[in-house]
Amino acid sequence: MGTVVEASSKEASGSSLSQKKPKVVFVLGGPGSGKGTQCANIVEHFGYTHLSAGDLLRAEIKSGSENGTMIQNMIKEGKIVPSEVTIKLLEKAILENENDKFLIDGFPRNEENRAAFESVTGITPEFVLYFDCPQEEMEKRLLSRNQGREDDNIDTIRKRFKVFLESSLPVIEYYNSKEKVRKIDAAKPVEEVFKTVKALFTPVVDKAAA
Ligand SMILES: Nc1ncnc2c1ncn2[C@@H]1O[C@H](COP(=O)(O)OP(=O)(O)OP(=O)(O)O)[C@@H](O)[C@H]1O
Ligand SMILES: Nc1ccn([C@@H]2O[C@H](COP(=O)(O)O)[C@@H](O)[C@H]2O)c(=O)n1
Ligand SMILES: [Mg+2]
Repeated sequence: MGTVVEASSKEASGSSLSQKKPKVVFVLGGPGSGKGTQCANIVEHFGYTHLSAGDLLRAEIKSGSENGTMIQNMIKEGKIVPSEVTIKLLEKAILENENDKFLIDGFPRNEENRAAFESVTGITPEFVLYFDCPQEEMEKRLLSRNQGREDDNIDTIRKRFKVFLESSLPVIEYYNSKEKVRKIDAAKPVEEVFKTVKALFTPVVDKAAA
């Protein structure tokens, strides 16, 4: 009689995502570079679903989850929440959505995020959108965002910039070495930035017909 090996629950959840085989674009850039703003435009024109890791973490705090206080403290300090927590939220959001193409905004934020996501989900991104913006411009935008975010104060903003330079830029460099990065000048006005973004999402056949 052959041996039956039962899949562990981790393998089972991994396999449901690998069965789904979603198309994923990572959207990266410093705090205030305009990731969320441009994702909203991409959703409207190209039918992607936007998943912001920061928004999922903020929703987790509001839901009263057992991780809520830990997440809130990390966000206030501009620190990166352990990958396990963020990846579970992303996996759940992908599986609950019928769409098969996702913009994952603000993730992976460090090497741990990147490696854990690839090994847990088996997903590698189609490409990585990188919104490149000078720090002074990002600071100005964040200080006038007025969305009531607890991390939009000058002390936390400076900590977030430091984390971006030390932990997130190396992830962009990693994907650049794989020729996956599409770097965009994000210092321009919203409409101009979107013109460049649009060209990246428009299939070559459509461009030829235009
Ligand atoms: N190209 C732009 N020019 C001027 N202002 C912009 C531009 N893009 C976005 N903004 C404004 O800057 C602020 C930050 O934008 P947004 O929330 O999209 O950034 P983000 O990269 O998602 O930031 P975070 O990482 O903090 O979530 C918002 O108030 C938005 O309206
Ligand atoms: N992969 C991530 C993404 C975000 N965070 C935490 O959330 C804060 C806000 O993120 P935004 O993308 O909305 O700016 C961020 O500063 C981190 O504290 C995270 O831990 N991991
Ligand atoms: Mg955002």
